Amino acid sequence: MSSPARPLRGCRSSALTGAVTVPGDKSISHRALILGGMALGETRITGLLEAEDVLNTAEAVRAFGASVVRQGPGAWKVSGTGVGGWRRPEDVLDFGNSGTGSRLVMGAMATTPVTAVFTGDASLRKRPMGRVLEPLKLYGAEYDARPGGLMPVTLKGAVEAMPVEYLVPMASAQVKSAMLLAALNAPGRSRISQKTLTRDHTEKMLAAFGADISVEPLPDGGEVITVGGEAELKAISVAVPRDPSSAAFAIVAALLVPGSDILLHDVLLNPRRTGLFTTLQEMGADLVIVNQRESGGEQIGDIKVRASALKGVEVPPERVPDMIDEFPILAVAAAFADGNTIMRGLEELRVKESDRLAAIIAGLRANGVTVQELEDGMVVEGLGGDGVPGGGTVTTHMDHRIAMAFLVMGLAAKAPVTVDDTAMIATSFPEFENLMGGLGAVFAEG
Ligand SMILES: O=C(O)C1=C[C@@H](OP(=O)(O)O)[C@@H](O)[C@H](O)C1
Ligand SMILES: C=C(OP(=O)(O)O)C(=O)O
Repeated sequence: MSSPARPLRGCRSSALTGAVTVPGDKSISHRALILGGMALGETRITGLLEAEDVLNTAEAVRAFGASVVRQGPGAWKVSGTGVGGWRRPEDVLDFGNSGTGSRLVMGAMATTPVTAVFTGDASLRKRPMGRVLEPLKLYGAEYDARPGGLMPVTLKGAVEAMPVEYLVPMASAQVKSAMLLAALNAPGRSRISQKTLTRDHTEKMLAAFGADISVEPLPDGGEVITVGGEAELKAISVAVPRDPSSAAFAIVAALLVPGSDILLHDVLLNPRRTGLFTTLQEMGADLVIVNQRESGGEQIGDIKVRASALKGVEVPPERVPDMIDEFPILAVAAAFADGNTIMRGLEELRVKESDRLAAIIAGLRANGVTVQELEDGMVVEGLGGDGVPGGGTVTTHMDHRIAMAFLVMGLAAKAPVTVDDTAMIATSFPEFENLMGGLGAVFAEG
């Protein structure tokens, strides 16, 4: 069920200051619940992101027969069934707005002989599921979907699963992860390759849960991941680091609002997730990473940000997967920079919660920013010292990142920026308004 539309305006704010801790990482939260549900024993999770996308995954893992219990804020206990122990859910699984939750769970069940029906909200029902369902057939799974591989989808897990060799044809961690999770209950060893490296949280967490997994580089820059099947996963404790994709909004807000000076604690710094930070530094951002350390197999650190004059840059296309969810907020930063920012290799943005490329371009134009649309990207003509006029209304198309990015634009634009619906922000960052307000950001209803 979609919530009623909730418009909001981002308004010119004075200096943002203070220290904040953004919520837990969404990608790691999904994976901790799913692997916990497939492991034997009690997996203890702290810092879990309690946002709609992740809560839908928790519900699905429960529907397959695991016990998933909230013990306190961010503290969850999952008692899994063991690999191959998932049972048929009693009802349709509704993943809401979440591509990651739905696609990873499809992989996790695909080699167990159970049937499940997957659906989602109006945005998720437009997103391509064939990219996961077709390769899962190689394991012996079968499916039925609406034309175009759209949800609702009925997936029948393989009765006699077989191991697979598969090259993921697009830069997608979701497709890779679905194939890795399916390998766990197939006999023998499956080999999943990717040409472009994407976030590796599934690989890291599989190793931590005791799976037999190895990763080898390929000469062309890709890699091949081998997973031993009929696996036994052992429950572990997972401390979820803070989400860099959520931190991105506070960081760019602080860069754009004059006089700002903020600190973010315990942010995940996995190199497959930090492309935005590198790009902002190249644009001249005063963004410094301090107190870098390891936590639960992932790099984390604190980030200090001060308002900065930015200049336009060209983002190397090979960096795109390392910042795939950050293009809405990078485009906003680029609008305030001096000179053009060129972004290419963004095809995957067309199949996110919205056609993000189109939504970003429309939002920028509605607020007085000139942007050229390319087949695979865009060129944002930064206004630098002249400032961004603002004053426009942005259509979010059920996309949380479009909503948050343009609210941030309003904090530094000459006139407020209206976002037509902010309800979707709850899918990934329910504390957004409060947390940003605590730093000094001004939002106004409607
Ligand atoms: O694996 C994941 O957790 C994610 C992978 C990315 O999607 P794709 O695999 O479609 O690129 C990203 O956009 C999404 O927010 C989270
Ligand atoms: C693309 C995203 O998520 P998902 O694919 O899980 O819906 C996102 O959070 O930006």
